[in-house]
Amino acid sequence: MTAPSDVAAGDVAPLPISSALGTRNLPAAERAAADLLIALGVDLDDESRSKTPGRMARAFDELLTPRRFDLTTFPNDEGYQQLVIEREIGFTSLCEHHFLPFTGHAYVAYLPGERILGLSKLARVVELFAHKPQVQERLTQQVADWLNQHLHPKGVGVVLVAEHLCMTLRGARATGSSTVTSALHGLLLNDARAREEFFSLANIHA
Ligand SMILES: Nc1nc2c(ncn2[C@@H]2O[C@H](COP(=O)(O)OP(=O)(O)OP(=O)(O)O)[C@@H](O)[C@H]2O)c(=O)[nH]1
Ligand SMILES: [Zn+2]
Repeated sequence: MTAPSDVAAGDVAPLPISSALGTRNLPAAERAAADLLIALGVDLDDESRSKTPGRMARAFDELLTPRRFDLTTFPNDEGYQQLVIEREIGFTSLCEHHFLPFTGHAYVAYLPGERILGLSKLARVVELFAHKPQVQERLTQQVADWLNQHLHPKGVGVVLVAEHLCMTLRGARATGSSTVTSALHGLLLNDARAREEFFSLANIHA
């Protein structure tokens, strides 16, 4: 892994993705999905439902596979010293307790140091960590830690606002509820003014 500070203007560094998942076997997943549905009393002997186990296997495969991307950074030639914030980045993740989706929006910000980041990468890093079995707290922290480690900015702020289907559709059935988590690094953690500016500009819709 090449650190952004070692990458020339416009250059890209390949990112290895650690999925924290074992080997994937889609035919076995399809068989298991069929077993699960049949055990739940679902009749698969029907044209509309006969291919559902395969669809389920492929759907989870997609939700557990982040797309690869290159880390593109540029020199901060103008010495830009204010916050860069990407607001309302839609994301979907999988709650590792019930394996139901949780979906929402991420607000991702950094205070640039020597380099600035290609804007799209603020969204791509959310997907990188969202497409695996997660809890929201860990997802939030991993996005913030990744930016801090790879961009070496003066500060990082991440807020996630999400609906957990395990909590709104079943169980507590807390319809309309959302979960808000945050992770801060550097000046956004330690400087009250920078932190206030982040929350003010992010204008988070919780
Ligand atoms: N901290 C945290 N908890 C989560 C997250 N997603 C789901 N949970 C919770 O994980 C817990 C699992 O609790 P259990 O009591 O084992 O599961 P359960 O019997 O299905 O609980 P209920 O959801 O209350 O019906 C629940 O309280 C969920 O709301 C998350 O991202 N972070
Ligand atoms: Zn859950």
